Order: sequence, then structure tokens, then C-alpha cells
Amino acid sequence: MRKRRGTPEPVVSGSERLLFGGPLRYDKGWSEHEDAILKLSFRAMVVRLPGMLASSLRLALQADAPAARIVLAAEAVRGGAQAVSLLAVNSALGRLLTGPDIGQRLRAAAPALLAMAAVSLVGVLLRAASTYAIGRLEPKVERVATELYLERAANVELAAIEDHAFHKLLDTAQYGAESARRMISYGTRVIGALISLVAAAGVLAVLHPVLLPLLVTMTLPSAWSALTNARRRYESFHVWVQHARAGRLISHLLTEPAAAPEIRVHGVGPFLLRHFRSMSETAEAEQARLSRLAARTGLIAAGWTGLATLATYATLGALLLAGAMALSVAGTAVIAIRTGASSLDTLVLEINQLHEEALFVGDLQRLYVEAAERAIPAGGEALPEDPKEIRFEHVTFGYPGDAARPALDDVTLTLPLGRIIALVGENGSGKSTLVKLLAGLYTPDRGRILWDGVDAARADRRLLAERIAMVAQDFKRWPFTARVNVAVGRSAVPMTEERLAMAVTEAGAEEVVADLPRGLDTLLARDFSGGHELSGGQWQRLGIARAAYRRGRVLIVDEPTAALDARAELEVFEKIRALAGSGQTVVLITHRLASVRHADLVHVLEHGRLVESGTPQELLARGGVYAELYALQAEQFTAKVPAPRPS
Ligand SMILES: Nc1ncnc2c1ncn2[C@@H]1O[C@H](COP(=O)(O)OP(=O)(O)OP(=O)(O)O)[C@@H](O)[C@H]1O
Repeated sequence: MRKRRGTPEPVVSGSERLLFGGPLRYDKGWSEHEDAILKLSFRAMVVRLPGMLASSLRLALQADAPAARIVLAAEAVRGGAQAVSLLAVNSALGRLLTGPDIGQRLRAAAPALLAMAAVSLVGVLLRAASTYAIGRLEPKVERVATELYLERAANVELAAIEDHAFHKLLDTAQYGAESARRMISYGTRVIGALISLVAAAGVLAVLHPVLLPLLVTMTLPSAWSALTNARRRYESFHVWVQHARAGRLISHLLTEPAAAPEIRVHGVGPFLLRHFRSMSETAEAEQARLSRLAARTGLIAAGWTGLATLATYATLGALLLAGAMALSVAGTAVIAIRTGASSLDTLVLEINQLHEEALFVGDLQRLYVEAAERAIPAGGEALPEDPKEIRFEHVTFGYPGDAARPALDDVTLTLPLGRIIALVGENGSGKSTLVKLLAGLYTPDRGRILWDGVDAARADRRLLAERIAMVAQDFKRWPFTARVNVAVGRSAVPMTEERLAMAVTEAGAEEVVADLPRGLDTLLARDFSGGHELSGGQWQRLGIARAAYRRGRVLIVDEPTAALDARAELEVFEKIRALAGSGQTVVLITHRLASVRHADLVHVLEHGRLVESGTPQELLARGGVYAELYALQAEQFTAKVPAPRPS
């Protein structure tokens, strides 16, 4: 790993070790992006300036072209006005300092003085126009950048979302949209300062050639100091981004409703607070380190600037004493030096800010590119209109980063369509993984999934998803109304009461809805006012209603009855059977083998491998894994209850 000189090893708090198993620092960032340090050098900063300005401009034009044009025009004219103003100063001073009597001198200087007044009025008006247009532009730029971020992020493969490196990019890039917003102001100020600097430098070069390099020497220290500090802040941000997220996570846990009961009953509050404090202190130590370095850099820069200023004014004095410069010219030079130095100062600061923001926008742009590369591919072969079966052929799949053992290992099985197929097996045997592959959420590492003859890997993924309705074990409980929680099953079609009512009935969720204070319009999020909470079983019924609303050809239900009472369980299986009766394929994952009795076909998985397949009756008769699991469950009901111990 390449490390910057002077970057100390991170301090790791006990809290990080205990709660998160180690230091929450990203330390690969610099070696992953070899050019990252180069990006922070002064030369690179200057070289990248046109690109940075162009990317701000592109974003601005995309967000609100008329406002962007107003800003550009106002800044260009304002810079020109400043040059005119300096020339007018020079002319006014020249006329005021030379000539016979003061009245005549004043009259001679009057046009230049009037020109100065007119130019400053124009400047004020242009500044107002620019302020208005920037105010209009900034939120739009942020929105456009955020929309693109969210759109790309929502469209990547599930494997990318679960990938550590991609997640880091998602984490850091989210700050890019805000930076894009800020780049508009900085970019505008850079353009303004550049133009007025050129004006001041032009005037100075005309007055005396030695004044120009002196002006530059005066400003270099603040450039160096600002750049050094920006580089440190950016570096630190990247290393600490995960730590910052963990801090926010702890504070969120302390306030979120889901954790509230346990926090109170188990007294988790003080424990989490203690670790929140300890982690905050670790982060504060990093902030203190940055401030210490910034103060030191600032002091060095200030000393350097002081010496350079002294040298500039000494040179001006020497030129005056030697008679090499007239007093009026020296007066204009002082004004031009002050204007120039302040423009150069502004320029350096603003370029630096622009550069710092551009680094974050760079993260965002990297995310755009990487997300596009990892997007769910568009297009592909069409699936057969009415396939007879889906066949897994020697399918092997392992989760990224989990090299120990594949979750599915050389699985070959058939899922006949229009039937109820049950997947059975102990925890971790690969059932959920199998249905995720079936739904196209992952693609096999080896082997094929065939819809009749068509390989799902070559099929159009959107068309494949169209056919699937899924109630996963951890299906999303959307913090919206009950209506949306059902209709989100197929949000692309217009929401109709008829379709909603049918889905609710098919899932047997009528009672759940009837019990809600505002029926389908009840908000199902306790953390909003008027929000209502459902029980696990009630949620599960809504989840099934959502899948019914979707009307996919293949209904995948993963543990549909885990949170249901015995009566509800029976009812739900009745509903699922009815769905299958209407020609729909049901792929059912359940641990309750009594419910599997009605399946047309059962596949039994063990450690990621298929160990048995057949009808429930065949499997019971065979006396294998299924029969063993079945007997175990049956025993629980037939075993004699031990007699109470005598007291
Ligand atoms: N997103 C994931 N990332 C990494 N590993 C995973 C992921 N999901 C599951 N696994 C691993 O894959 C294996 C199979 O898990 P899977 O969820 O498919 O089992 P299952 O049969 O559905 O289990 P259960 O009955 O407990 O739901 C397990 O070892 C699990 O740890």
C-alpha cells in the first residue's frame, strides 16, 4: 500500500473493536486510485481548472440553461467593468496630480471620475443579477446530480450493492451532489476573480514590469496553505467516511422505533451512548489533528506573505526614490496591487474550494461510470411466451467474498410451471439463494438456468423480472400507506381499487385492512404522526397481497407463514393453493413440512446440494432426509408431555 508521508497510523477505539470488529477506516483508497495524490498537486490543480469549470458549466446548463447564461454574462461584464474602472482611476490620478490649479485638475479628472461611478453602478446591478441567477441555479444543479446518482444506484446489480468497494463509492459519492451545487458559486467567483486579476495585472505590467512577479510572490503562500489543507481534509474524509457512517448508525439506533423496546428492557441506551461518545472522541481527535496542522501551515504562510508584502512596498519606495516612477503612477500601482492581491487571494481560495468540491464531484462521476458498468444489462433474448418448465443445470453459485463454500453447489433440478414446488432444507442449505437466482437477482458462477430452451443469463432481465412475484423472508416494509404497500408490487401500472381489493382478498388480508384506522390509507410507519404499526403476521399478509397484486407468472414465497398463527397459516396455504389452481406457479420455501403435503414436487437441499426430489408421498416412502425431518416435526406433536414434577 502506498502511504503519504506523515499520515499517522489511525487510532482505533475500543468501541470500534467491540461493536464493529476492528478499525472502520478505508485505507485502500490511495492505492486503488493511483492518480489520487497527483490530483492534489498544485500543477494538477491548475491543469484541471478548465475541466472543472467546464464540468460546472455543463451541469449548470443541464439544470437551468437561462440562469446559467445570466450568471456567465454578468460575471464577464463585471470583470470588464473592473478593468475599465482601474484605467479610469489611473487617468483620474494622473489628471489630479499634474496641472496648474486644483479647479482645472478637478475638471480634467471629472469624466474619469464619472466613468468610475457609472462602472460601479453597472457592477452593483450585475452582481444582483448574478446573485439571483445563482440562487435559482444551485438547488437545481444539486437535484439533477442527485437524481442521476439515485437513478444509477437503483439500477445496479444486487451483487454491486453488496460489494464492499462499490458501497464505499456509494458512500462517498453521495456528497458529490452537494459539492456540485457549491461548485456553481465557486466557479462563478473564480471566473470573476480571474477577469479582475487579468485587469489588475495588465495595468501593473504597463506601470512597471517588476511589480507583476512581486504580486505573485505575495499570493503564493496562501495558495500553498489552502491547497495543503484541502488535500489533508479530502484524504481524511476518505479514510474516515465509514467511521462517520457508523457514528450516525449508533445515533439512529438510539432513536429508531424498532430498537426502542430492547433499548428500554435490556437497558441498551447507556451502552450505546458510551460507545457513541467514545467513537465521537476518536473522530474529534482526527479533527483536532487537522486543525493543528492547519494552524501550523497558516502561520508559515502568513510569515511568507508578510515578507513578500514588505519586499513589494520596499521596491515601490525604491522606484519612487530613484525617480524611476511618478507619484501618480505609484498611487495607481498601490491600488492595482491591492486589487490584484485581493483578486489573486480570492482566486487562489476559490480555485482551491472549487478543486476540493471537484474532488467530491469526481467521486460522483466515478460512481456514474462504475454504476453504468455494473448496471443490470438492458435488452436480451425474449423468454418463451408459455414455458413448460424452468431447469437448473449444474448451477453453482458463491456469494462474492465468501470463498469458503458455494451457497449452491452443482444443483440440477426442474421447476414445472403451473405447479406448487416446495424447497425444503435446514437453515443455510441454499433455498433462498436458489430462488434469488431464479428471480435473476444473481447469475450462476457455473451452469445454466433454462426457461424451456432459453438461458436466463442471455434473457432480457426486465422481462424476466416481469414474470416473477416474490415475498422474500425479509420483504420490505415500506414506510408508506397500506395502499402503497400493496400496489408497490407493480407500481408501473395505474393503481385501481378493483385490483387492490382483489389482491387483498387473494391474500386473505381483508381483516388486516378492515382493522386499520383509515383502511388502506393508513400510514404504516410509527415514526410519522398518524402512523400505525402492524404485527409480524399482519405484515406477512400484506406482503402476500403485494405479490398477488403483482400477478407474476411465478410466485416465490419464502417462509410465508413464519409469523402466522396456526389458523392463519392454514388459511394462507389455502390461498396459495388457490393461486396455483389458477395456473400460477408457486415456489414455496417453508420449514413447516405439514404445509408441504400439498406441493406437487419437493426439492430437498443440504449444504447447497440437491439431495432429494419427488412428491411428498414419494419422499416419505423413501425414508431419506425429508422423511427424517418430517418425523422430527411430527414427533413434537405426538410426544408425550412430561408429567409435572412433584413440588
Ligand atoms: N447476501 C449474502 N451474502 C453472503 N452470504 C450469504 C448471503 N445470503 C446467504 N448467504 C450464505 O449462503 C448460504 C445459503 O444461505 P440461504 O439464505 O440460501 O439459506 P436458506 O436455506 O434459505 O436458509 P434459511 O432456512 O435459514 O433461510 C449460507 O451459508 C449463508 O450464510
